[in-house]
Amino acid sequence: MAPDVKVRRAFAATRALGIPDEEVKPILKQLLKVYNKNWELIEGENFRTLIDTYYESKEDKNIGDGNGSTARQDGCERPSKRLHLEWQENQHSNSTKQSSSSNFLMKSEEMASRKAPVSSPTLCGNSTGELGLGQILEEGLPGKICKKELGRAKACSITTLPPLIEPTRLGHSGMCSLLHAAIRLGTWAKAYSSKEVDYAFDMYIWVNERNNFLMSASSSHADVEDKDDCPASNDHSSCRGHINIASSPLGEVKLSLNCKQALAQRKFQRPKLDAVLKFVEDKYLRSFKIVGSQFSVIKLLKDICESYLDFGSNPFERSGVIKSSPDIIRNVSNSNGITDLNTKSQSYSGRDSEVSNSIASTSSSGPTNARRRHCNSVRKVRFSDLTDITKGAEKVKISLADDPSNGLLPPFNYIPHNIIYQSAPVQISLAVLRMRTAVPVVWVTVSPQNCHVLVPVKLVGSLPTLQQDFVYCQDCPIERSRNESRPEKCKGHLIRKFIKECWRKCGCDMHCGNRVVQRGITCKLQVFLTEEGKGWGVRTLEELPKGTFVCEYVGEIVTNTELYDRNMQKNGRERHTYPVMLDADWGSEGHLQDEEALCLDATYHGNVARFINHRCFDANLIDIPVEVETPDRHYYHLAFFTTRKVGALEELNWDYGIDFDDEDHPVKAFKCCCKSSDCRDMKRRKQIRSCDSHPMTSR
Ligand SMILES: C[S@@+](CC[C@H](N)C(=O)[O-])C[C@H]1O[C@@H](n2cnc3c(N)ncnc32)[C@H](O)[C@@H]1O
Repeated sequence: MAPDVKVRRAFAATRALGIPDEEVKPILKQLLKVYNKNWELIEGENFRTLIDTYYESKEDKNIGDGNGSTARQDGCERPSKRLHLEWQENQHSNSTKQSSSSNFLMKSEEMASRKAPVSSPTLCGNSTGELGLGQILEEGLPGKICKKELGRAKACSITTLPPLIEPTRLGHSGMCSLLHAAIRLGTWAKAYSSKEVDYAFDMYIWVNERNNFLMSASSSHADVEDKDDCPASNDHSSCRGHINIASSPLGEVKLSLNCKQALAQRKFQRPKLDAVLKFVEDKYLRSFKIVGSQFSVIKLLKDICESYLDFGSNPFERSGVIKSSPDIIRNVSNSNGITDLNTKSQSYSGRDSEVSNSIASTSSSGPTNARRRHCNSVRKVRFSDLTDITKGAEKVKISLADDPSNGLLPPFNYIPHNIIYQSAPVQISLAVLRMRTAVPVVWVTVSPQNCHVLVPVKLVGSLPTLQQDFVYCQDCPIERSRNESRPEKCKGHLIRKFIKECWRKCGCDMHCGNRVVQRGITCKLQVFLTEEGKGWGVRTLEELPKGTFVCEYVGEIVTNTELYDRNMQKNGRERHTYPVMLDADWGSEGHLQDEEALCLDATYHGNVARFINHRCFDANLIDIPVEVETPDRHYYHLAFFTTRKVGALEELNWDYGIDFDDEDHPVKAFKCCCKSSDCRDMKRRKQIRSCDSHPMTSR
């Protein structure tokens, strides 16, 4: 196709979203330059990259202008980027979905024309009477609700719509868009004679045996009473301010947000839900520095629902302690005694679709008998039962070994991605990466039987020899934190090879072969109690070829100074984990600012890696720095790869790089029980003993 036709198509796609051509033009030019005129990367998914980049540049500009808020009140003006894209995703992913969505549109229009009372707010279309898909989807009504009209409406009454999405059986991957959809459709406005307007959404989550979600939004509670008490129909419910959370014996959790007081103000104009969510996400990212685009309000709400379910069904959870329970693992162990978490999945698929259908057929009048009947077939399960210490945070479950001698896991919060504690200046900005091109590592599949095991070619041959040489800072942050006025000489940092993975601005998607670490854990791992006195450890439940990516070391990103302060406060006694210095690039800097010297601390927030023990010599894992979002290398991901073939049930370990001689280190070294032939601590102790017993050195 000729380039000018492509340009015209690009404009048509963006114009449909109300974006003027002159604003798109420079963005398009820039993208063509970055992508070397590769139109495929720009026009894919109906010009998703272009639209994405446009809104990002807008947001950047807003921030630059000191106009950081992205939640705009101009509900009628800006179409929702994310909703638009979700709609596109649905369209592209599956033709059945497409037809059901079209169905939805028809139904919505039909419903509105049938039910909308005379006093309903004006529905605004554009001058030609056409309505944008995003608008229709977001409002749950065939058109935009003019803010002016809504603001003026004395007794507007927007008829609530039945849930028209068809919830499907979902794995974790498909969940987000459905959650969006559900919330979108479950949003309503209802006016009372008291002129108060209620906005709320309901989301129902059914949790089945495999921790899959079945979701539906429902307008069944649209007729919220003008009081703050809990609905009597629920078996368990609690009200806190304007949040109402309820669960039923059917395993569903309902979360309602009720904003009556705020909305009683006469000036209130209904904002776009999508814009509000975006605003809150941005606010949290900025205020609390939760790293990564993975944070979303939807996830937060989902987490509240899950935790509610957990707290109600697992008393140990309340104290923040996860306790090993023998019966869980028995449930999922196969005859080899190796946990096979997938064996049960098949038997539930039939039921799932039954449930999905029932949800789809639910009417707006609340949980119907049909839904009840079908929900009874879904077992109410605890979310964080001991088949999975991640509580669903990872794509795979990570079990706790079934051992009667097991005690309590130390209390910690499982997180699948790093989070910033306080001061670490990690800037994950697309702008920084806009012009950056990834140098892809070539990943190869090790064997057809292990098609999920991808090994970076670069590392296959050289893994064991990576950790050889040291680099020395001219002015070492560690030494500075120990004694700022008279820092000692740097004791050296290992020279590491970095892996650079593709990221959003590379123009590829998550299926790209150069996105392995960021896709998360795929191996079957288990936490178990070691016999050598090392406490908990991690083992693999399947054989892992050499070079397999196992997991990332995830924790709180703290500055070296923050870590030092933390350790001083704790006096080293209460620690369970050994923090990791992100020092792979320190030696290349003449002077590193204190706040640039970063570490990962998994003591309070971490992933499974916090249970991997140390081994002084010939460890079966190696930690490799991985650059994903930030090119400056002060912050990077630390990923574990196998250094050799690791057998099923073998404990995983890595060399923490501890200097057992370093008495002044803020984190006190432990007495090493790694039992490797070249245990550094053992050697040191032997030396001390021999010195002590030597007539010339003993006192
Ligand atoms: C990252 S945690 C590993 C998980 C830990 N075993 C637990 O039970 O939570 C590090 C701590 O485990 C213990 N540890 C790890 N490797 C060890 C080893 N080789 N010998 C003795 N203790 C070890 C030490 O107490 C260390 O501070």
